[in-house]
Amino acid sequence: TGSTRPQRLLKAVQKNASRGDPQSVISAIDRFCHSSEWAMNVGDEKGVILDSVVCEVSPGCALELGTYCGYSTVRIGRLLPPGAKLITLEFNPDYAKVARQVIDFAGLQEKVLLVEGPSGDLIPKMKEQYGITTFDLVFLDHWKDRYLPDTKLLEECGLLRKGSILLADNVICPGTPDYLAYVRSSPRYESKYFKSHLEYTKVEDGLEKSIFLG
Ligand SMILES: CNc1ncnc2c1ncn2[C@@H]1O[C@H](/C=C/CNC(=O)c2cc(-c3ccc(F)cc3)cc(O)c2O)[C@H](F)[C@H]1O
Ligand SMILES: [Mg+2]
Repeated sequence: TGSTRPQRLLKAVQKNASRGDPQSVISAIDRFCHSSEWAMNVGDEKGVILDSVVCEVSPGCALELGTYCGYSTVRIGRLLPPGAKLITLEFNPDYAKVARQVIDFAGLQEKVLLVEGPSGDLIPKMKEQYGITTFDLVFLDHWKDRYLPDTKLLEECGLLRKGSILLADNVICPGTPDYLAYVRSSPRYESKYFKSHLEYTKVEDGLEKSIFLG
């Protein structure tokens, strides 16, 4: 039987990147997606916006919803301050298997904890099982109709503090209309849209950055 796209993406990393060099892993994936096969990574254009938010927040503790192949996991992980941690949630075992290898190849396994399972079940366990107090940064990039319920779950579980930052991918394409309406209308958030393009295309897309006001 043939390989899957994530497996071919991993092969491209192993072939074209240098072990322990996160930037080379990012470049190898972007080259693969530009010239070989499109894949739903946040990509290089929106990735620069993601980088700037990670650097600005300099999170001690970050959460990613939807690892997929680990592209944004590596983008975030490489910019974390010493001692900081990124927890990334992925419920597809085949994607998790590829992502672990991508994260390890980048040399970020000490900074990143990939937890396999559905966010709806794992978020309520974050405090007791992973010793989390609150998240300084949350990157949302999983099923688009789960952004809003999971944001409410994070609030209910006391995992956000005054100043926690939510950064959401794909708020235009494929779109997350209910999430966008919520963070833009709720008095508990200060929201800002960063216009960009859908990864590896000229289609409009963007990131929404929302500060939780407590
Ligand atoms: C629901 N709870 C979950 N818990 C853990 N892992 C999860 C959960 N839900 C999904 N996952 C995991 O998170 C990932 C899901 C990513 C979904 N992303 C997209 O659909 C997505 C789509 C496009 C896109 C745009 C235009 C077009 F023409 C075609 C596609 C662009 C993008 O940047 C995207 O991020 C993974 F696959 C799934 O197992
Ligand atoms: Mg996305």
